[in-house]
Amino acid sequence: MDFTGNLIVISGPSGTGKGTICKKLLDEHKTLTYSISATTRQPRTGETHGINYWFTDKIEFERMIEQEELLEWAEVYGNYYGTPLARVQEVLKNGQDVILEIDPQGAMNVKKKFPQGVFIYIIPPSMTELEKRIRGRGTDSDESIARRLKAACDEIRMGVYYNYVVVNDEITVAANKIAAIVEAEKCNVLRNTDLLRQICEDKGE
Ligand SMILES: Nc1nc2c(ncn2[C@@H]2O[C@H](COP(=O)(O)OP(=O)(O)O)[C@@H](O)[C@H]2O)c(=O)[nH]1
Ligand SMILES: Nc1ncnc2c1ncn2[C@@H]1O[C@H](COP(=O)(O)OP(=O)(O)O)[C@@H](O)[C@H]1O
Repeated sequence: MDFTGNLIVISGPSGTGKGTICKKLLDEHKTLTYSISATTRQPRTGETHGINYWFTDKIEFERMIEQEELLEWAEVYGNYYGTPLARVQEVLKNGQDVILEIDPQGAMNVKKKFPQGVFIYIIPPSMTELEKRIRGRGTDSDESIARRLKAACDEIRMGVYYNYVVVNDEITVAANKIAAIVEAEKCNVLRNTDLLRQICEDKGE
């Protein structure tokens, strides 16, 4: 895949604050683009088609898999979730950064295809706080909460395969850390080898 922008992958257990952090980052950094995933999950109250997710059915999702329209996809909590490829390619080719908020299975599939991506794992300050946040969100049934908490510890073990770990204790601090990581990645030598070469060539030296 050709690219000039950064592909940023954000994962973390359900309720840890990924959505809240991404919203803050996008509000404050207009150059970032959020990759809207397709999902077969039902919309939650307050979620909008084309903003939070592309809500779709299983038949349409399977068609997208078949036609290779997804960069990656995974089954999470009994529903399909996937990243539409075309939009990600378009943003990166324009030299802009794109954020994918996806689960670790999907993140690892992206890493295989796109190892130069920036992989950030977000954790809550504690499991007690995590449960409080999921309950406080008020969007999940008791069964769904139990499933998410059970999955959280297994999921957190996947954090070692990421490049960065950010604790979401205070939202502003966590969002600022991610913005700093994104900014630092722009200076990564692997993204600047042309710059090192060109500066002398420009002067004819
Ligand atoms: N692989 C993959 N995972 C996704 C995608 N979109 C969302 N997810 C993940 O699916 C999981 C469930 O998301 P969601 O239903 O919104 O629940 P929440 O994490 O409790 O807010 C989370 O881990 C998301 O990061 C996607 O396009 N691909
Ligand atoms: N740093 C934080 N401190 C306290 N509450 C938070 C923090 N970050 C997120 N929350 C709250 O926790 C709940 C879950 O956040 P959300 O962004 O939906 O998580 P995720 O997208 O990871 O599932 C929401 O009610 C949100 O307002």
